[in-house]
Amino acid sequence: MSDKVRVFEIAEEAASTSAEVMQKAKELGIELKTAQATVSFEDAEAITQYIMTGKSSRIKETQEKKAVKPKKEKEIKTESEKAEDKKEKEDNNLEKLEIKKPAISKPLLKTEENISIQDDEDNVINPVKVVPKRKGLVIIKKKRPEEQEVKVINENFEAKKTQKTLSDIFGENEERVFEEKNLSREDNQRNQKVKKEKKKTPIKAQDHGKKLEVTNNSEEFKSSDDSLLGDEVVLLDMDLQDNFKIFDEPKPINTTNHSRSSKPAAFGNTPTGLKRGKRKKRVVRTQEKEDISSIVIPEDIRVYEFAEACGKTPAEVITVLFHLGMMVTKNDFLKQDELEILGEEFGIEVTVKDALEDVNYEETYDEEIDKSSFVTRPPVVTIMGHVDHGKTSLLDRIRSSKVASGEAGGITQHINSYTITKNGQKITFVDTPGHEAFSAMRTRGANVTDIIIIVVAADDGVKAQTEEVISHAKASGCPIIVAMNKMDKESANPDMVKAQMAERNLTPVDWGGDIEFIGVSARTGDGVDELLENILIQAELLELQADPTAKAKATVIEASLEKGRGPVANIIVQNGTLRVGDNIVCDTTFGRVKAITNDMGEIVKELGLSETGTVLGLNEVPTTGSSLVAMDSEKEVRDIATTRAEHARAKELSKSTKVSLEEMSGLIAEGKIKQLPVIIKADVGGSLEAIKGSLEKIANDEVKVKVIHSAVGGITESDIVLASASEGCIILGFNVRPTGAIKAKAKSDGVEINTYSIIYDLLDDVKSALSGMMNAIIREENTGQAEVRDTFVVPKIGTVAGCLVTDGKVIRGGHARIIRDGVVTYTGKISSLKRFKDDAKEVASGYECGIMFDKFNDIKVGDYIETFIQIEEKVKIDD
Ligand SMILES: Nc1nc2c(ncn2[C@@H]2O[C@H](COP(=O)(O)OP(=O)(O)OP(=O)(O)O)[C@@H](O)[C@H]2O)c(=O)[nH]1
Repeated sequence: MSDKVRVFEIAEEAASTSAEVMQKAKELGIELKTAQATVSFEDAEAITQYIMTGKSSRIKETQEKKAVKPKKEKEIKTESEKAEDKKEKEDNNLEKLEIKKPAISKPLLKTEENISIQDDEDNVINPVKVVPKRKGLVIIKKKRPEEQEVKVINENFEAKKTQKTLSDIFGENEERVFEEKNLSREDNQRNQKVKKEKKKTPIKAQDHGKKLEVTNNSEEFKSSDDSLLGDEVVLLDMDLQDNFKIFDEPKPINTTNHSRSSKPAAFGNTPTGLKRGKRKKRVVRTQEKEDISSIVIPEDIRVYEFAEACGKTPAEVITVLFHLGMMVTKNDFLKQDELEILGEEFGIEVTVKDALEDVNYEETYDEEIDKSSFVTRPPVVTIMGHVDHGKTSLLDRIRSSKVASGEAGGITQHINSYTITKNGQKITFVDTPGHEAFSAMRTRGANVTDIIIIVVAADDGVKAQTEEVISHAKASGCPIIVAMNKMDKESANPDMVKAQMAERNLTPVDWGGDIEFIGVSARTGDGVDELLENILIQAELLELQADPTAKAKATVIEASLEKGRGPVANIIVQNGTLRVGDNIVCDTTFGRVKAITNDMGEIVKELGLSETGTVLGLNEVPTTGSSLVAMDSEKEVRDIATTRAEHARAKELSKSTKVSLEEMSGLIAEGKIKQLPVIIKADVGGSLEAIKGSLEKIANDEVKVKVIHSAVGGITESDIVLASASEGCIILGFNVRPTGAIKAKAKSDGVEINTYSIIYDLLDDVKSALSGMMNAIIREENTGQAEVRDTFVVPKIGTVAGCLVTDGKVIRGGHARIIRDGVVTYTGKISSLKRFKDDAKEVASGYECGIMFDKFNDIKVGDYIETFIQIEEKVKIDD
C-alpha cells in the first residue's frame, strides 16, 4: 500500500468533494492543487477530521469558532428535534445498563450495511461506529467497564489488525474526545447536529463503495483498542462466509427497533449517507406497502407505473398476470380487466381517473353557463337525405343562389352551413353530403343540430342513406321534418314516401302521427315557404336559448389547411359570441382568433349565436366535430390543448402496444394479403375522413388498401419521400394538386400521384388498382373428347394412342385428362398430335388421330381422352 493519500481518496473517505478537500487543506495550511495531489497520512487524517468535524488541532481557534455554531443551531431546534434528542438520551442510558446485546453479539458484516447496523446498535453510547471492513470486527457492548474483555476469535488477528481505515482512526479520536470530555447533553446534541449537517451533504453511491485504508503500526491499533474498551469488546471474525450468511439478519432489528431519531450520533463516523439513504428508503417502502389500500391511476397506465403506484415491483405485477395466462412486459399498458384482477390480487382498491378530467373544457364551460342572460337563439337545421334527392338544390332555393350547380359533379362533398333570414328570424342550415362515404359527416351534422330535415325525392322514395339518416335523426332526439322534394316531377308520389316513412315509425301528421311532411320543389320553389314556417314553429316550441354575452362555444363542422391562411375551422356558434382576438381551444389545438369570415365569405369581427363562419388562428387543423371554446388567457388554452394532445398521443401509443392474440393472428394472416399502400391528401378533414373510411372498406381476403399517411393539405415533398420509401405506394390527392417542383420530384422518384375532385372517381381508380393486384382466376374450358381405339409402341419414343375424336376437337399442346373406367388416371399435356404421319394442329370430331402425352405411356384401349384449355380471368373488386 502506498504511504501517500490522494485528494480524491480523502474526498471519498470524508464524503466530500475534492474541491472541498483542497479548500479545507488550504485552511490547514496544506497546499493542494489537483484531485490527484497526494498528502501524507497525517495530513490526510487531519484534513478528513477537519472536514467531518469542523475541528482540527492544527487550527484550534477555527475549531472553537465552529464548535459554537452547532450550539447556536441547537437553540433554534424544533420541538420534534428536542424530543428526538431526549429520546436518544434515554436510549443511551438504557443501553448503558444492557448486558451484551444478542443482536450485536453476532459477527459484524464486512459491508457498509453492517456498519450502519452497528451504528444503530451503538447509538450514542459508544461513538465508535466503524470497524475496519476486512477485519471482521464485532463490537459488543459491555454491561460495565470492569467486564471489558477482548476476545480474539481469529488467529490471524495480529496480522490483520494492522490495517485500519482513516475513519476508524477518526472514530477513535472522536471517541476519545467524547470520553475525555465526559459528554454533556449539550455536547451530545452538538454532535447530533454535526451528524445532521453531514447528512445534508449529498453523497454519491461510490462514496461508500470503498474505504480508504492506511497501514498503522500495532501500537496505534492497540491504542484504538484501548479506546474501544471504554464501552465495547472488540471481537474479530475472519469467517467471511458466516458474515455473509447473517447478512440480512440484523436488518429487521434495526428497522423495527430503531427509529431514525435513535440512530447514533455518527460522530466522526464513516460517511454513511448512502447507507442511511438505503435504509430509510427501505423503511419508507415497507410502510408504503402496508399503507397502500387504494390508488387512483390514469386510464392508460403501463405495468411499471402501476407497480410503482402499488408499491410493488413490476415483476410482482407481471407474475400475477402470468399466472392468469396474461403475458405482459413491464412497458405494456394495462387493460381494464387486468387492472381489476391486479387490484383484487394485491388487495388494493384501484380507481381509474379520467385523464382528461382536469382539461374537460367543454364540461367546465357548460357548468359555468349563466342562464340569467339567456335570449332566444336561432335554430340550427341540418338537411339530410339520400344522394341526389335534392338537398343542395333545396338549400340553394332557400338561399336563392345557385350553389348546387357549382359543386364538382353536382354532388356535395363537404359539410356546408349557411344562415338565412325568414320573417326577420334567422335560421342556420347545415348541408350534409348524401353519399354513403360521408356517414361521419352526417353523424356530425346530427350532433350539432336542433331540427333535422330529411329530404326524400318524391319520385324515388326511401333509399339506403334515407334509412341511415332516419337512424341518425332518431338517435339525436331532434324534431324531424320530412321534405318530399321534386314534387314538380310527374312521377312524384308523396303517398309512397309517407307510407315508406310511416313504416319506419315516422308517421305523417295527416295520418295521425307527429311528423310534418311537406311537399316541396327545389326547382320551382313550391312549398319552400311552408317548410321555413314549419321550421320556425318547431324552433319556437323548442325554446332555444343561449347567452350572447358569454365567451363563445362553437362546434367545428369542417376544418382544412389553406395556403396562406393556415388551419381554417368552419364553425357554428352554440353559445356566446366569438370575437377576433379571443383565445380559443379546440380539443388538441389552440390559438388566438386572427380573422373570422361569415357564411358569405365576408370578413366580420364576430360571430353571434347559431351563426356560422370560418375561424383563422388555430395552431393546427382541428378535428371535425370538436368543440371550440374561447377563454380568458392564452396560457389556459395552451395548457388544455397541450395536455389533451399529450393524452391523445399516449392513447395512440397504448393502442399500438395493446395487441390481443386474435389481433395477432389477424396480423399474421394479413401478411398474406396483398396491400396497396396509399398516401391521401385532401383539402378538408371531412373529405379525408370519408375517403379513408371508404378505402379501408374496399378489402377482401386477397387485397386491401393500406393508408400509410393521410393529412389535410397539399402534396408535399415529404409525401413523395414517404411514398418512395414504400414499394408501390401511390399518392391520392383530393381537391389538391401537386406543384411543378413536386411533380418533377415525383417523376424522378417514380412515385405516382393521382388527383381527383370527385370521390367516386378516386374510389373507382383504387378499386381497379386493387383488382390488378388480385390473382387471376384460371378457368377450364373443355374443347373435345376422343376414344382410344388402339395403341402403338414406338421404340425410344413411347406409346401412341390411336384415337377417334368423338366430340369437339383435340388441340396440340392442349391439356388432356385420361379417363379409365370413369376415373382420371392422368392429367397433362398433349405432346404430339398426328393425322396419319403428319403433325396436326388440331383434329376435329369424327376424325382419327394419333396422340402422345408428355412423359406418359400407360395408355390402354378403351380410355377416354378429355381435352381442355385453361383461361385466365382477371378478378374485379365488387362494388
Ligand atoms: N325536377 C327536379 N329536380 C330536382 C329538384 N331538386 C333537385 N333536383 C335535381 O336533382 C339533382 C340532385 O340535386 P342536388 O341538390 O345536387 O342533390 P343532393 O341531395 O344535394 O345531392 P348530394 O349533394 O350529392 O347528396 C340535380 O340534378 C337537381 O337539378 C326538384 O325539386 N325537381
